[in-house]
Amino acid sequence: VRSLYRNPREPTESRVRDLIDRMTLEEKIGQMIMIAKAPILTRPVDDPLNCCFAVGGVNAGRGPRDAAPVKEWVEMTEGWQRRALDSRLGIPLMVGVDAVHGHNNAYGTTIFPHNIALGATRDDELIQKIGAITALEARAAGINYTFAPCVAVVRDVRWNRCYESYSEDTDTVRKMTSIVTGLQGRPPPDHPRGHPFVAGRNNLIACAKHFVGDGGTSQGENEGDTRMDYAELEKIHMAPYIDCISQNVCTVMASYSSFNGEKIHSHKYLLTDVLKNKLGFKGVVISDWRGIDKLYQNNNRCMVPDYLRSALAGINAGIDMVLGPCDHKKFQDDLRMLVELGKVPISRIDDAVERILRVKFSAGIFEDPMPDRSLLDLVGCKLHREVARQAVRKSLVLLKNGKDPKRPLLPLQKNARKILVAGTHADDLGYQCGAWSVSWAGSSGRTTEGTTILDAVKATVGTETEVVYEKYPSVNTLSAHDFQFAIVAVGEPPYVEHISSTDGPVIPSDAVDMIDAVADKLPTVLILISGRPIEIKAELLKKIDALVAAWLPGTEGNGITDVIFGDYDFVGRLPVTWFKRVDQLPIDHKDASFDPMFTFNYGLRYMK
Ligand SMILES: OC[C@@H]1[C@@H](O)[C@H](O)[C@@H](O)c2nc(-c3ccccc3)cn21
Repeated sequence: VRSLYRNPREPTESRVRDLIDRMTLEEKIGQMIMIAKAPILTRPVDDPLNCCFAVGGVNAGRGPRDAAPVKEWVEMTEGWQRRALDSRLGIPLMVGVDAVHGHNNAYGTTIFPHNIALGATRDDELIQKIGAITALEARAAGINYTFAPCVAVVRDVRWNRCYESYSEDTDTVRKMTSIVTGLQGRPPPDHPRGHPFVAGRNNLIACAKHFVGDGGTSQGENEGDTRMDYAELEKIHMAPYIDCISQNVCTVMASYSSFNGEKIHSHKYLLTDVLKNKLGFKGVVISDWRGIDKLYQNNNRCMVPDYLRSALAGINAGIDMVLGPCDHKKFQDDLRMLVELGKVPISRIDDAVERILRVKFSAGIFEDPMPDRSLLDLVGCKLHREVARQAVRKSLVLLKNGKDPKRPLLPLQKNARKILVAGTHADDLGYQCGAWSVSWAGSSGRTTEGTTILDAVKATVGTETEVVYEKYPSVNTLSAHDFQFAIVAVGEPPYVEHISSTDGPVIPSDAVDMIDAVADKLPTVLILISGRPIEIKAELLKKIDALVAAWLPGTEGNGITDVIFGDYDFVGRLPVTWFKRVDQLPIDHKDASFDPMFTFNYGLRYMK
């Protein structure tokens, strides 16, 4: 006879109770771990402990190899699930990935604009659609869990993860949490409050992150300290989590950062008293990558985590699932010892495992653990790319159009005789996607399938139009007299987390000189490809004829030409204040000295 927990017609809570009563302490602790894929690829299949597969999940990271197409991910994830199902209780794995703007870690998928661009659209229905498409392209790979959405409220654009935030404005971020019901599907109205929900095999387990205050650290320091009184933390940074919980988000990821000097990963008041008890969150609190390891570590060279202290602090504070412990065997042994010594109550372990099983049963992965190959045709398909192209169009913000507003430069003529396209970001797919695109840190070049701005210009203009492209136009090129206008695209190289390859939110100096030279000669529209507002000197702003903030648009660069050549109007509005000078940061409209270049919500249109 089939065990009760295997019967999908039984209520979720009964299935949880039945299964947890069958589990040993080691199996319970195993469920609390989401390992990196690496140990699996190295550990022999006949591993006597088979511990890899009595774990709760696997972080699929960048897949079987760098830039692998989704069909290569399938055999990888299928293999993992098969081994998990072979374990004593056959509990399927949560297979997680950072699908934060599409299923961005695989090759050939649809890569959407990053969150800051989506914030500029203010379009919650579009974002929901993006969530649904992301879910399809990730499920095709056998992924059932994404570490998204990031609902940070960025308060200092020097934060290296600024582009992962929808806005500096809490209400705008709250509106964009609609992506949760895109990713997970819409719960029935009677679904119990705060309980996890996933509609079915075309949806993902989502993860609201990073709880709480990741975007509010002083000086925008990544993994820094958020210093304010609790009421402000709640009003500015916690509000979006209430919207995620009311949409039945399955998991919440703890932030590496601290609140008034206390690390969130061991902050019992925030993780348990507030998130679980006061806000009624019944899903899983997952650590960030090695977030537990980072709590306490022996000071010798390599990061040797002191799990007896770290696990004690983190698990007792309310962390339910540990993402990527650097030594998951040691973690298991040490946590088991802490339980046997009574330092970590078994009730805490049971609460964590109940939450994990609740998510897994609600997500239907006991019934549908395997990848669905029928979804492979949808990956990067035209329909998905059209939605991404629409998102690009709606994310663009027009900041200037015409030295004299009565003589606007945009929309550009498609049948111009000869146009100049210039700049480091005009023909660089990697740059326009930013980080979290095929690779973690992103890179320059043709990193996946997509359309650069130059590709799009060539596809948009008339057959008689001559398009001249030079990253840095030569004096000779600029001496020609028959260019009608120039399209210049510059901005920031990709950057991620603590790896910052820019010298702050500025236009690189060699680009400034080039823009200067071009604008001296030609009517010029400057397109900024950046993860945040970047400093534009006043005299440079005066010299150019039009200015467009395009953020990090992703693979569908034709969304940009759709608008600058007039097929569509601009609708985007700034999701963050555009400062004048870096020394003004952090810029705050409440300050008497507030003197931005463009305010939050600013954005011009063609049609009055
Ligand atoms: O990829 C999983 C999570 C992601 O979801 C979080 O938003 C992010 O803070 C994060 N940093 C790392 C990470 C950091 C340093 C080295 C290796 C990995 C891993 N992760």
